[in-house]
Amino acid sequence: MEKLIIQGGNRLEGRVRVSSAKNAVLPIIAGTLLASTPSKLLEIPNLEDVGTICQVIESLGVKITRNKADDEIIFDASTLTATEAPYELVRKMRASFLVMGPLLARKGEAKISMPGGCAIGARPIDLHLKAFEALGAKIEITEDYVYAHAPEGLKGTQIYLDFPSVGATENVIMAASMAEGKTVIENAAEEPEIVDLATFLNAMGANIRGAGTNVIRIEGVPQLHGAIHTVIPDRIEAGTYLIAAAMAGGDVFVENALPEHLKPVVAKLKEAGVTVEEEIDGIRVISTGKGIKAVDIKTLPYPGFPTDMQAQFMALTTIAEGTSTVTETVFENRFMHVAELRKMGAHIDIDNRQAIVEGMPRLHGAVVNATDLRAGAALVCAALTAEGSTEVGRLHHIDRGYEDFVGKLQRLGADIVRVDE
Ligand SMILES: CC(=O)N[C@H]1[C@@H](OP(=O)(O)OP(=O)(O)OC[C@H]2O[C@@H](n3ccc(=O)[nH]c3=O)[C@H](O)[C@@H]2O)O[C@H](CO)[C@@H](O)[C@@H]1O
Ligand SMILES: C=C(OP(=O)(O)O)C(=O)O
Repeated sequence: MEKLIIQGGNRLEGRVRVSSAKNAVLPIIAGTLLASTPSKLLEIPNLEDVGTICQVIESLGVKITRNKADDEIIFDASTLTATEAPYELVRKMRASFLVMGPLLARKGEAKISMPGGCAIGARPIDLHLKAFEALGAKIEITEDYVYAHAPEGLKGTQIYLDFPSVGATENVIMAASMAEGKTVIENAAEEPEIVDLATFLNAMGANIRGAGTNVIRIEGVPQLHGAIHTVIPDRIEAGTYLIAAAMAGGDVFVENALPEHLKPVVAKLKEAGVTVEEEIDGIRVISTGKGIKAVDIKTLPYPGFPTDMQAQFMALTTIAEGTSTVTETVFENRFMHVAELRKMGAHIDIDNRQAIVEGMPRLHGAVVNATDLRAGAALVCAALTAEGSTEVGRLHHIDRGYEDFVGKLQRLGADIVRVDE
């Protein structure tokens, strides 16, 4: 079992380049299933989740060709044969469920294992299924899998999502791209990753308008062809480095970060008294790591404060002057990091969906575990500034979503190593 050992107290200095967004590349790779000719994706991040989605679509018959550096991949879905996604892979990563929309659109059926619940909440798929039914698919659910079929093909329709679910919006966009006629998605998710998916699908010949707003209009087309696409920078990875530098103290330029995707995070950092400068090619953060002011945050769908930054921001509030509140409205159980941060001395109480954080001058090192991806990132941010040494275990969570996390932090001057126990 591997773990990270972090000696707190080093200032962070220099430049760190943000990789392409995990949450954009996953639906886009699922989207390559729709094309009858090859697609090429550039600047693919080296992440566990990318490996998993590639295995899923390879198991469906897609041919994958990687360049030497493994950051450009050609996906040839002309050989798409199977319509059943294996349990072992769907269980590993919920985003595997995003192959259902493309499979339904292209093959008229899909059988996918039930993506189980996970640490951060129950995460049902009812909104996806309701929308597929509205598009004319028949759904059969057993304990183990969901089977959707549309032998007559999908038909465009008006869909109102009860919640602006990111995954449901993506799945419906992909299914509707090749449905007959026009689909309107109301109360759609507005995340930048949705816009990136729509940009890719439009380059493949789809007709999608309104992505990035809460009403998306899709005119179905009979066929899509492959396209070349570079995925957007990862706003959550960028935000994590902003917090790391704000907590540890330092002067860090987060290269390739897009300020317009990070408005709530930047606004809250400024409210906390951290100097943040937005530039064309990235965001600079300057901090002494001291005198951070308490701030309240509440997670919301985009353009609100991202739930995927909640854990890292909570870590920041543990060393702020005063009391902060952190309210999680997107997932019902996304406070798993609280118990771990408490091991490092943090004073946090939980009242239902709100955490009340009593800031203190300094955390201390401890032996902790990443309970989910962003919890792991939050613990690393906390460890960088804590007194003494911290060991972070269960690194498979962090590996899902941070490319070269240790190397990037080391190059900024952090005292962090990965060791095999
Ligand atoms: C791979 C990917 O892009 N993951 C992101 C995506 O996850 P994901 O697409 O799973 O998140 P959703 O936006 O769908 O989920 C938001 C909320 O809606 C609920 N819900 C969702 C679908 C459904 O059918 N029924 C239902 O009740 C979920 O349980 C959750 O409470 O958006 C989340 C919210 O920004 C992020 O935290 C994840 O990092
Ligand atoms: C929750 C996350 O991802 P996923 O939806 O893939 O679990 C995340 O990226 O923080």
